[in-house]
Formats: sequence, structure tokens, C-alpha cells
Amino acid sequence: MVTIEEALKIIKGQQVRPKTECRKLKDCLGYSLSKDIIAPFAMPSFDNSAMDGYALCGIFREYIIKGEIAAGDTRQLELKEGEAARIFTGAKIPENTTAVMMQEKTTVIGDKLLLEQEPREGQNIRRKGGEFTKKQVVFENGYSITPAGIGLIGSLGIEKVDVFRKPVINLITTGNELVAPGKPKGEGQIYESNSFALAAACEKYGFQCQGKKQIEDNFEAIKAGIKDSLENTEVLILSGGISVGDYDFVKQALEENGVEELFYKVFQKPGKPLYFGRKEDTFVFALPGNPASSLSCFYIYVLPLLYKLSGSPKNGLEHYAFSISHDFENRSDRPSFLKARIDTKEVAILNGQGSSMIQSMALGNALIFLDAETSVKKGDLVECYLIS
Ligand SMILES: Nc1nc2c(c(=O)[nH]1)N[C@H]1C(S)=C(S)[C@@H](COP(=O)(O)OP(=O)(O)OC[C@H]3O[C@@H](n4cnc5c(N)ncnc54)[C@H](O)[C@@H]3O)O[C@H]1N2
Ligand code: MOO
Repeated sequence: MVTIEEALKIIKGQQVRPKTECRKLKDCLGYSLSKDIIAPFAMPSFDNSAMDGYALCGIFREYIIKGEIAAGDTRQLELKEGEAARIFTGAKIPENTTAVMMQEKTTVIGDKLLLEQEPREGQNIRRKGGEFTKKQVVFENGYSITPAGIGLIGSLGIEKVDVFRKPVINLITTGNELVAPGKPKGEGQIYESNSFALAAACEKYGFQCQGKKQIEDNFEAIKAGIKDSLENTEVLILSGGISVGDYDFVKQALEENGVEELFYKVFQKPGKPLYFGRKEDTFVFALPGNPASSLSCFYIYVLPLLYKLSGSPKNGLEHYAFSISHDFENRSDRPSFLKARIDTKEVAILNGQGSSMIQSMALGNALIFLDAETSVKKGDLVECYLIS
């Protein structure tokens, strides 16, 4: 049995070799760059107008209008002192422009332009290189690509991006009692739901489950299923059959497949029987079968490894301290992750903390970490791991 800290240290300390690929820009959201993005040109790449209005040469209250420039115009226009040109947002400003005046502050009489006020030098001009210069590092290797990041990379004219590949994930659920949703359920049977929750959790954080298998509590079948799933998988996630019951075959089946145990059992609630192992470059998590335990273990332990394998700078759930809205006593002898809901600035622990109960997790948006046998008072700060 290891502590939560020890388990996380073992997971986060694994030597991994993230793989890279070149992806189309539109398919890069949430991927991490495997190379720096260097600006091929300055941004903006030419001096341009920030407003629809008039480009002005010199500081006056009156100008003579000479021509018009729209966004995308390639004509070169040169202004002389006292001259103005009609201009639109984003258009390249003419040579010798002192400022741009927005049209709302102007009056046009024939070819004369009258201003309400004198312009300021440089007013409404977006200067070449104002955001960054040519050859500047725009994003460093490891940057996790956001929608704005996609926009910026596109604005540099780049349509294919070098990123770290996401790991190939496979799922195995075990248990004779499990029936697929949609099928009739007999006495003593339950619907298999962990694979749906785990696949959805992967998806929420930008990972994809390649496949899933459901295997009965039979040692040879589990051993064969694991052997098959270890091929071409980087993270194998099992659910159920990892405790100490007579039908809990997963641990032995992993051993017989040459998976090296890195830890088994974590001193925590829920999710005590969590197993983590490795066979060459394939990692294996065997999560406890109880629905809330399996998902809680995914959030706290599996996610950091998925991030690491995908070259992400993130190393787990975001977590912040919030003040708790009520007194609470954690009677468990194990440090606990409690389903909770943050509303505005306060967090409340929800009813239904049992490892088999998942409604509280579904209605909540955080897991509060509390040490064993600890009491907190209303208003105390507690550490909250965000799950939505
Ligand atoms: N003698 C002991 N018994 C148990 C211990 C222990 O230390 N000593 N630990 C308990 C804890 S804590 C947990 S958590 C569970 C974990 O057991 P397993 O990982 O072996 O899980 P199963 O027994 O296969 O299933 C537990 C529970 O979850 C349901 N289940 C399983 N798979 C699914 C699924 N895919 N979808 C929905 N529900 C699932 C299953 O029917 C059981 O009700 O062990 C305790 N026992
Ligand atoms: O660890 Mo179990 O998940 O407490 O029920």
C-alpha cells in the first residue's frame, strides 16, 4: 500500500517517450506542440488602420481627400502634408500617414475633410511588428493549443503543425454481473457503466479510447484479453476484479502477462485497490470496479499520465482552494476525495459519498481532498480538484 503522494510521484516520475506527428491545423485543438512556432514574418506584417476613417498626413483640422484604400488593396498611395485618404479597417496605410481619424469624428464637404479635433501622431495606426517581430518564438514547444492558438498559428499562414501524438488507450471491464445497457438485465446483474464513464472522461480531456472489451470473471479469459489488449496500446485501463475476492483475477493476469507492478493499493477513499503497472512502453491502470472509485482514480491518477504521454505541460486536474459552506467531519481513516459542488465562491460536500454512488459525482463539479479523521469548519479553505 502506498500513500496518494507516493502513487502520484511514481506515475509522474515515469520515463516516457512521447511520440510526435504532423497534424492539420484544424485538428490540433488540445494537442501540445513538439516544436517551437517561429514567426515567419512580423505581426502585423504592414502598418495598417485600426478604424474605418481617414489616413491623414500632418497635424491639421482640415485636409484635401486624395483617393481611397480598402483592406487588401495593393496600390501604393503616397500622401503629402495636408492630404487625407479614405481608409478602412485593416487596410495598409499610405506612405507618410501621421494618424488615422475615425469617420465619426469627421465631416466631408466635397473633397474637403474637416475634423472635430486635431489628430494625435500615430493615432489608430497598428504598426508593423506591434504584436511580434519576424523570427520571434510565438509559442514554445509544449504549448497546449487553444482556439486562440489555432487562430494565431493560422494567421501565420501555417496549415500543418508538429505536435505530440495522443496515447492509444484501450479499456477492459471485468465482471460476470455486467450487462450492456439496452439488453435485458436478470436478477443479480447490473448494467455495465464504467466503460462509458471512463471513455467520456477521456474524451472530455481530449483523449480517445480506441476500443473496449467486456470479459467475464474467468482467469484464462482475462489473461487472454489482457494479452491481446497490451498489443498496440499505450495506456490500458481495466475496471473491476482488482480487489481481494475469489473472482478478482486482474492482478494475477497482469503478472502472468509480464506487466511489472509499480504500485498496488493506495491509502485513500475511494479507490483503495488501485493498481498501476508497466510493460515496456505500455502502462496499465487497474481501477476498482465501484463506479465512483473508478472515475475518481481516473481523474486523480490516469489523467496526469495521459497528459505526460501527450507532451502536455498540464499534470492533472486544476485545483484551487475554496471556502467550505458548512462544517464537516471526515470520519474515514483514509485521506478522502469527496464529491462536492462549487457554487460561486463556496463549496459544499454532497450527499451520497459511497464508492458505488455516482449521482453525487454527476451533479458535482469538484472533488475535495480531506485528510483522514479531519474536521473542517464553515469558512475554512479546502483544496478542490475541478472535474467539470
Ligand atoms: N475483503 C475486501 N473486500 C473489498 C475490499 C477490501 O479491501 N477487502 N476493498 C473494497 C473496495 S474499497 C473496493 S473499491 C472494491 C473494488 O473491488 P474490485 O475492483 O475488485 O471491483 P469488483 O468487485 O469487480 O466490483 C466492485 C463493484 O463495482 C461494480 N462494477 C464493477 N464493474 C463495473 C462496471 N464496469 N460498471 C458498473 N459497475 C461495475 C460491481 O458490480 C461491484 O458492485 O472492493 C471492495 N471489497
Ligand atoms: O476504495 Mo473503495 O473505492 O473505498 O470503495
